[in-house]
Amino acid sequence: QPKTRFPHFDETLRDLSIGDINFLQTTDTHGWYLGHINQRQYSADWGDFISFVDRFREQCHEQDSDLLLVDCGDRHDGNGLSDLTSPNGVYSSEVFMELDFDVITVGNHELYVKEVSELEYNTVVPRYGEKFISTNVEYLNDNGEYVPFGNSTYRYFTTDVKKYNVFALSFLFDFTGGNERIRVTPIAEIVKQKQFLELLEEFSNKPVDLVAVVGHLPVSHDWLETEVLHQVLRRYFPNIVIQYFGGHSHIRDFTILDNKSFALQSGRYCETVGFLSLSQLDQDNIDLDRKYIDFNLQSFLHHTNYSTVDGFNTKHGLQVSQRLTDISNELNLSETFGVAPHSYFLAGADYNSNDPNSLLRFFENHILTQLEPKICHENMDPVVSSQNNSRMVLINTGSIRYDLYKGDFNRNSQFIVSPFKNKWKVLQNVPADVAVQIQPILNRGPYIMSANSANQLDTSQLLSPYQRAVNSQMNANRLRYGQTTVDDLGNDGDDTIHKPLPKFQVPNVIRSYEYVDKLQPVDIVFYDFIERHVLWALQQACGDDRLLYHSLVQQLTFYNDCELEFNVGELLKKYALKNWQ
Ligand SMILES: Nc1nc2c(ncn2[C@@H]2O[C@H](COP(=O)(O)O)[C@@H](O)[C@H]2O)c(=O)[nH]1
Ligand SMILES: [Zn+2]
Ligand SMILES: [Zn+2]
Repeated sequence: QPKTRFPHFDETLRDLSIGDINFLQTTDTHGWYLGHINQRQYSADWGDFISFVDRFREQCHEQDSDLLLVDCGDRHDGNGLSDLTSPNGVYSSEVFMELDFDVITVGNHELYVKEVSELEYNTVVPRYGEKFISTNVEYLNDNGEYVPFGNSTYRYFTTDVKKYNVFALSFLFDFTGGNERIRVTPIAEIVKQKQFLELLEEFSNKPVDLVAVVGHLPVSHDWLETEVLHQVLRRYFPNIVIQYFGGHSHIRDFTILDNKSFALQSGRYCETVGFLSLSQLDQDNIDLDRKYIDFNLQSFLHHTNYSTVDGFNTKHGLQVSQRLTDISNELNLSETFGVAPHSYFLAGADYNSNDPNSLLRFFENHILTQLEPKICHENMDPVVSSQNNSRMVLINTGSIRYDLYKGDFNRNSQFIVSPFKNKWKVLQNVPADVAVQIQPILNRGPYIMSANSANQLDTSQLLSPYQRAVNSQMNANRLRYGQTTVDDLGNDGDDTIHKPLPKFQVPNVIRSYEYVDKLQPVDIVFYDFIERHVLWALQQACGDDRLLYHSLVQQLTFYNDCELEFNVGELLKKYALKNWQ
């Protein structure tokens, strides 16, 4: 994928202040190692990031300070680089592993599909050895034993420069959607387990200068799991700095848990490198700086005091950028299917006001209606029960991953917008007055996190991929749009000063409605991934009419008997080939 887009190089930047110990965090990269070709502020690729880490480490060492690198998981699902191979992640993991991390862990996206977990456990875990840890996620190995998904449940190590003793742990949020090889023990249970408390007892009696929790869970204040964990850690380490690194909710965030405990979260999709520096660890008032670095060469050169790209690039970084181009060519990611006439936004346009720039409205009105019952075997009867029925096609918005930008719509764009492969199910002949209730019931329900259960999550945190609040005071006239973060330290965390992006709530599910008339029943088509949630909503909609509910469920079947490769991504491609030439 040729690097056609460098950043503007004329943005106004804030500086980082290097401390005694410094951290760079990535999380929820979701395979975005090629860089964002449609967004110049995130146009750096993983090779550029490797050069940045090397140059920044030189700078830290020149100032007699440490640099640690952490990654908090979700390295799959969201980009053709990770999702076009089988199992997904073959190429993207190869590129990711070019960078050495000091602590790395898993996210929920390493755990949905068995083959992905096996690839991760058999290649990424051995590559990182003791640096790969999981405290509450276990993997069922080939001997039938549950072992930590990593080398261990913790890492205890000494930093290179200051010789700080670091005790690192890692936690995943209470995720219940893992495949048969995965066992996640909720934090609320782990903190009561004798084995875990003995581990804390053992290390609270060793020299520890810093406790690091590198996990895949949001750092926002209302995330109770972190509060529960922090109370226990504070009991065993009353005066030690406890630093959390979180992820999963795809936002930039920084929270203060107490005067010696902080939490950093660094966005998603290689848009952000999270930076944190801590100084005077043994004092009560810790000196710190946090910044959210835009993933581009202007930021990377600025923070490492390089004035030219040629001077900045390292040999290793250039090699990885070339490898990325080769893989992109091999996967044909630049194969174009058309030119999108304008941008469509997932959270940047208001679904509820029918904004024509809403990606979700575009899907409801033009993309989901492209789905046809695909009969793969000649002896299959068309499953659509009657040509006269109305039809609804319903999907979870968690399956729509990113905006769709004006310009070239290519093979990678398909995966960037929606990478998942699911089968289509259909509830046939649903009375129209019941069918119209399904979407509003689901949108009042809990966030759809996995196939087998709902999570009672505060959807305002998860469904708007941008920052929780915006009150940027900046003079927005000459600034460009970009992320403007408000966190516990105020609104100066972004390294690049932007004009705030609009952000709107995103519903749990969206649906098309090909309406015949109010007398005709409706065929409701939906992803098998959300089957449990749809049946739960149907039960609510049927109310006391148990007979109706059971008769409808008895007619539940596959809408097509074969997997439509990549689902709505394929429908989007079909639309582009027809309408965007
Ligand atoms: N329709 C599908 N949605 C899926 C699938 N696997 C995951 N998901 C959705 O992803 C988000 C979680 O992503 P994260 O980056 O926030 O952790 C959640 O909304 C899931 O519903 C799938 O196979 N099909
Ligand atoms: Zn994620
Ligand atoms: Zn996640």
